[in-house]
Amino acid sequence: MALTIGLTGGIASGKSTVSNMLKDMGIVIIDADVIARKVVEDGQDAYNQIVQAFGEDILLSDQTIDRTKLGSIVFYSEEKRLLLNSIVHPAVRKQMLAEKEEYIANGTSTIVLDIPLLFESKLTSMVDRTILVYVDYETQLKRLMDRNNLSKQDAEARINSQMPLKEKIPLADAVIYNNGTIEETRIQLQALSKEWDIQ
Ligand SMILES: Nc1ncnc2c1ncn2[C@@H]1O[C@H](COP(=O)(O)OP(=O)(O)OP(=O)(O)O)[C@@H](O)[C@H]1O
Repeated sequence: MALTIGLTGGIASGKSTVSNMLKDMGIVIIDADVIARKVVEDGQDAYNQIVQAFGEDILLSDQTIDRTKLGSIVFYSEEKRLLLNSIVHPAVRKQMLAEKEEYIANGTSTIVLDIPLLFESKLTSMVDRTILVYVDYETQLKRLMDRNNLSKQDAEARINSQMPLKEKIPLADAVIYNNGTIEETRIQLQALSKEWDIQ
């Protein structure tokens, strides 16, 4: 029986760091962000639906979707945002499930679905178990400011626009506390891998 795990976190919580550790262990990762870009490529169903809904004005000269333009349209209009999500989200879910099924059919024992909005988008039914990569607020703020070269105010605004990480703790089957060193995080992941037989 294959084990499917949903990996999530918050902005700059260390999800990619943990995801890379899993990759190094040879675990298959299906990345929702990568798939979200793939499903809006020219020729895909979602691409055609977006062009139909938003018009050809959102295309660049090479016919690819102008993500910056589309981003600013949906940033200012909730209605447009919901419309875009109603096209993109089902396409992402469908593609993730298809890839998951393919790995299972090929005999892969553990598949990790890396999904930033796992809890917010209520996608937990796609996986058997969930892992949250957690950091406390002050550490998250500092790492985000350092990584993205942001002011304290801008970093706080980004963190505060998300569901508080603390609220995700009771929703997760396992929590990796990433406040300490990378090594301390790796040790927690190794312990969990043993417990859950991640291989
Ligand atoms: N334990 C740690 N100690 C020190 N720095 C860390 C640790 N974990 C992660 N970092 C650093 O903090 C930043 C955020 O980590 P990472 O990119 O893994 O987070 P993320 O959750 O994937 O972020 P996002 O979803 O915003 O892309 C990175 O610059 C990373 O190198």
